[in-house]
This record gives sequence, structure tokens and C-alpha cells, in this order.
Amino acid sequence: MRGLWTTARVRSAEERVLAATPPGALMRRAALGVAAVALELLGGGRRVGLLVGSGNNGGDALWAGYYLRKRGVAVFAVLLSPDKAHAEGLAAFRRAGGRVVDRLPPVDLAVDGIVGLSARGPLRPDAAAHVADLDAPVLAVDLPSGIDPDTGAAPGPHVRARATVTFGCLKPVHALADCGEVRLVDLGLGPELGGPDLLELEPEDVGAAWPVPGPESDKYTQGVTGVAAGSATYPGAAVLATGAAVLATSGMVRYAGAAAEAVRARWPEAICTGSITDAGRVQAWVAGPGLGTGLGSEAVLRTVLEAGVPVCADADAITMLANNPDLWDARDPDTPLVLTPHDREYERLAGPVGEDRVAAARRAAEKFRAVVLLKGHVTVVAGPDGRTLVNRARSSWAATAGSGDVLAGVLGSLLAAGLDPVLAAGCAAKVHALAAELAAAGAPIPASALLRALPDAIRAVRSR
Ligand SMILES: NC(=O)C1=CN([C@@H]2O[C@H](COP(=O)(O)OP(=O)(O)OC[C@H]3O[C@@H](n4cnc5c(N)ncnc54)[C@H](O)[C@@H]3O)[C@@H](O)[C@H]2O)[C@@H](O)CC1
Ligand SMILES: [K+]
Repeated sequence: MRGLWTTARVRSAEERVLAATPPGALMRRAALGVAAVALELLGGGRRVGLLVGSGNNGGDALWAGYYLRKRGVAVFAVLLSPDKAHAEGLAAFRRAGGRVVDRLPPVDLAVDGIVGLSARGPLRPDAAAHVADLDAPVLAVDLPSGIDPDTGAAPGPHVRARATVTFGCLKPVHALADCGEVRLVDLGLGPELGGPDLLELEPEDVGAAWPVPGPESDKYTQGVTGVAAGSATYPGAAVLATGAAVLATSGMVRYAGAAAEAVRARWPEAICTGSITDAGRVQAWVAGPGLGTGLGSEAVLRTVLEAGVPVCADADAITMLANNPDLWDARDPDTPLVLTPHDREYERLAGPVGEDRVAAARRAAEKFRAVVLLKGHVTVVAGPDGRTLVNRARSSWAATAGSGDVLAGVLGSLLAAGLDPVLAAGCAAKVHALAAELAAAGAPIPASALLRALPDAIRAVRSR
């Protein structure tokens, strides 16, 4: 698991460490790390350009330039605010033979020291113009400038980094936005940091949490997943959600609804019935994909919410909860509920998502006392207790019709297996994204191909 700390937390930890270290020592340590990665990225190249902003981020870049000069690299620096450039860094850079220029000449690598933790908003026009001129790969200092350190939002011009060297700890931007390869330089902040604000699951965390049958297991011990999905109009959603539950764990799957024939034809191992009242006992329900929003569907959702087992409410179930707040009353408040909205469904439930997806997921989790999995290229899972997991997909191939039905089925089966609902949602998001990547291998895929890749994705995380 990788921890991520917001800028406010980083700053307070840094203040305490700064007070206990000689002046400039932390910056030089940070800059040495930048210079080392720059040398790696340079390969045979010998020319580096620095874009230097007005703060300590620019100071890091200038000191990195100093160390690169010491290794015989030609280094040029554009000072975006010459009067405010970091004084000691600039003096050291000049002393070592670094050259200050108005525009960067052709270079083999650019170092982005425009702005770091104090970043607000997109790149300002002069910085944006220098960045637009670059045709060398960029190494970002701390974070790619123009991207918000805490939300990962990039509402305008920003740096696209080949790699980022960050200091002390990872910040939300490193999981929420594209920072290229991220390297961490230790500044000894550890003891001062406290617990992280956000977590990112690593493949091995997902592999370790994934339910696997043991010698004592039978078809019931892995949990029975109920799927209340699909309709005469949308039988496919039922087939996909049920299939995902069938493939995700070795527990049993019961399907209840109007698509029973289609589900039975595709998944003979699922126990299918036409009506929710005949479904039998389950340990968790998945409700919503392709279910419709009519009165009959509301009755199904009510039954599921009253069942006293964890529920994954997806798609039409979310729309029904948004349109008919009375449905919330059917829910046993002590039983976990996981809501899996995309941005438009979120808006129906809780207003616009806005640029801070983490804050949005947390708001809804608190409001509904539910686990909220806010889907997207960056998926955020927030629990009512404030725990928050983020997962940034490495590709966008999962953005296809039916993909959400698969995610809901996987999540439901992890709930049925008894996983903590926040962890279940985080694991489902990760395996789903990985399955999309594996299935696509560079070309568009339908959701049914994503579904078929689930076993490979599970194998991949379990082998780590
Ligand atoms: N505090 C510490 O202990 C350490 C800090 N370090 C570096 O210090 C950085 C933070 O430095 P500072 O707090 O001085 O501030 P920054 O260097 O992040 O920002 C400097 C100034 O840039 C301007 N700015 C804000 N948004 C901008 C935008 N979108 N476009 C252009 N300019 C913008 C603001 O006037 C801001 O004050 C970290 O990111 C890291 O690189 C490192 O040297 C390691 C040690
Ligand atoms: K930067």
C-alpha cells in the first residue's frame, strides 16, 4: 500500500524536520536526487535546460543544475521571476558555470522547477509558453507544474513529465495525475508525518486480500452473491454482472430478474430465478445494472436494501435512490452499502463532482453513510469513516458500455466473501482496470472481453 500525504501535512512535517537540520541541507538533498535521476534520463545526452520559478521548487532545480555542472553537463536556466529566484541556488548554479538564458536552447532533458507544493491553478502564460516550446523529455521537480498537488486537477496548461522526483513522501498528485515514473527521495520526514491521507493499493495488496478457497471451503463458504440486474430490454447487463461475480470468486451466484433465461444460457453455474422473492439466501447483493427505474425495479431495490446483507448499488439503483429518497429508509443503517456512481450518477445523487474527486467521494460517503466508489480514469473509494483509496487506471480501455456492470459483479462477490467494503471496492477497481488493460493490449475491447480477462487479472495480482 502506498500512502499519500496532502500538502498541509507535508508542510507541517517539513517544518519540524527543517528546524532540526542545517539550513539548506534538505534542499541540497532533494536536488542531489533530482540530479541523479536527470543523469539517468540523459543517457548519452549532455545538455539540460531548467525552467525555474520563484520558490523553493526553483531552488531545487538550480541546485540540481549545480550538481549536473559538477558532472560536466551543460546546463541552461530560464528564470521565470528573476528577482525572486532562489538566491543561494542561483549563486551556486552560476559559480559552477551554469548559464542563465531568456529562452532554452535545444536540450536533451528539461527540468521543471516552475512550481511545487505552493502551486495554485494552471501554468501562468509566460511559464506555459516556455513549456510549450520544449521538445525534450521533462523531469518534474516534486510534481509536474500546473497540476494541483492535492487534487491532481489540471484545468489548463501543465507540464507533461517523463518522470517526477518527489521528496519526503508521495503526495495525492502522484496517484491522481500522470507524473510519469515517480521517484521518492527520503528527507527523513517519516516520523513526523503521521498516517497518510490517502492510500493506493498495490497489486500485491489486492492479491493478498483476494478471497481464495482453502481446504475447508465448500460452495457456500466463499459467500453467495445475489445479482438483481437486467431487464427484458437490457439482459446483457445481467449477463455481464453475473458473469463477473461467477469469475471473481469461487462462491456461488444467484441471479434474480427478468433476464434469467439469458443469464442461464451464458452462465450455467448461476442459480437463476425470475423473481427476487424466490432468490434464496445470499451474503451480498449487487443491484442496478440494466434494472430499469420503474415501480417494479424500485420494489426490487427495496427488497435488496431490506435484506440485511451488504449491497452494491450501481447504475439504475443509484438513479432510483437519487429520484426517490424514500428508498433510503428501506436500508438497515448498520449494513454496508457501496454506491458506484460515475460522474453523472454522482451529480444526480449529490451535486456536481467538481475538480476535487477525493473531496466529492468523501462528501457523498459521509452524507449517505456508505462506501462511495466514484468511477473514472481515477477511481476514488471513500468510506463513511473517512478511509480513502485511489486507483488511477493505466489505460482508458475500460471506458466502454457494460464495463460498469462487470465492476459491480466483481465488487458484489467480494462483499459476499466478507471483505471489508472499502477494501472490496478498492480491490474490485484495481482488478477491473487491470483486466481492461490485459484484454485490450493496445486495441479497443468490448466489456465481454474485459470480463473474460478477469481470471488473468486475478492471477496477475495473486502472483505478486
Ligand atoms: N520545505 C522543504 O523542506 C523543502 C521544500 N522543497 C521544495 O520546495 C517546494 C515548495 O516551495 P515553495 O513553498 O517555496 O513554493 P513553490 O516553489 O511551490 O512555488 C513558488 C511560487 O510559485 C508561484 N506559483 C503558484 N502557482 C503557480 C502557477 N500555477 N504558475 C506559476 N507560478 C505559480 C507562487 O507565487 C508560489 O509562491 C517543494 O515543492 C519542493 O520542491 C525541497 O527543497 C525539499 C525541502
Ligand atoms: K515542478
